[in-house]
Amino acid sequence: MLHLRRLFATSFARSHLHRAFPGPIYSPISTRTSFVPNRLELSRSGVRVTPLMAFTASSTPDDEARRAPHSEVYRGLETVLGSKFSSEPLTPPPHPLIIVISGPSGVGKDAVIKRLQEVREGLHFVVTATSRAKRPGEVEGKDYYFVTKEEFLSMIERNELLEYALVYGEYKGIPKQQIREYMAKGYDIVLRVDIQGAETLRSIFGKSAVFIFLVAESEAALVKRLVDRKTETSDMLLVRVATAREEVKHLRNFDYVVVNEEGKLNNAVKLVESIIDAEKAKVDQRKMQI
Ligand SMILES: Nc1ncnc2c1ncn2[C@@H]1O[C@H](COP(=O)(O)OP(=O)(O)OP(=O)(O)O)[C@@H](O)[C@H]1O
Repeated sequence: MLHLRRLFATSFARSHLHRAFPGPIYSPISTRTSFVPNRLELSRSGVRVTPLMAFTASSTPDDEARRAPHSEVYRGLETVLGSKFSSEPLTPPPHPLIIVISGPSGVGKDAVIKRLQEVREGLHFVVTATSRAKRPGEVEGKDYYFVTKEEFLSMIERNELLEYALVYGEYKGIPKQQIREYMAKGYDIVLRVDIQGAETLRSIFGKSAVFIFLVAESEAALVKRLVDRKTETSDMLLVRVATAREEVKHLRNFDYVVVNEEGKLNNAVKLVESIIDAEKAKVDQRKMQI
């Protein structure tokens, strides 16, 4: 029955469309007859056609410009369907994402994030507060908020940090306010944390955030990067490399793994971008409130 009704409706609509579009698109042999607008309604009892004198919905200049070359076609289709085509988006805008980028020390977290910042808009990179000393070239408020240990401890006391950790004798923490402010403006949030921080964030966010694990192509490549950076004493290097060996075991807590290969920083950045794009196209979006 339903099938028959559909068949009837389709063939009726087709013949009605033919009448509504006397022009060459629906009729190869142009037989221009007078155009009588009708409203087509499908109901339980079949199809009802009622004259439609005028559409009252207003259109934007954009709509009009788009329609201009085929205005007759548009008008005809709208008439048959009984309403104006809407220019409103068919899907709601994607939710702001929280993207957590982590990985062993020296793998290139800062390098990847810095490049991502240059190539992609709509992201807010949360500036972490740290009690460690500024490295050459680092900028206050851009790379980190450099605070004293005492200042850091008062931030903890005032519950201003989403998470914090003592890493290699220095505090690092994520200020909550920044995330709230930028998510409210529709920005995706990028957080850069060490593995310990990522574990804490996973327990806070669960599946509501995207967790990306950055790795070097090999242990040797990681050590080279750390040595070349010349920011660590040999003792610190030893701790970092030994820790990195342990950290790789935490891979399973992450959603994605991105290899940051020697000399191929752009490839790693592109892959991170693809992950963000894919996440934004998900039907079932991750949602998070801080
Ligand atoms: N794909 C790459 N190829 C070559 N060198 C790289 C690559 N990615 C990063 N580097 C270099 O490796 C060094 C370590 O990178 P970076 O400081 O970004 O690591 P990190 O993960 O942020 O380290 P940490 O956690 O210790 O702060 C830097 O000197 C950086 O320029």
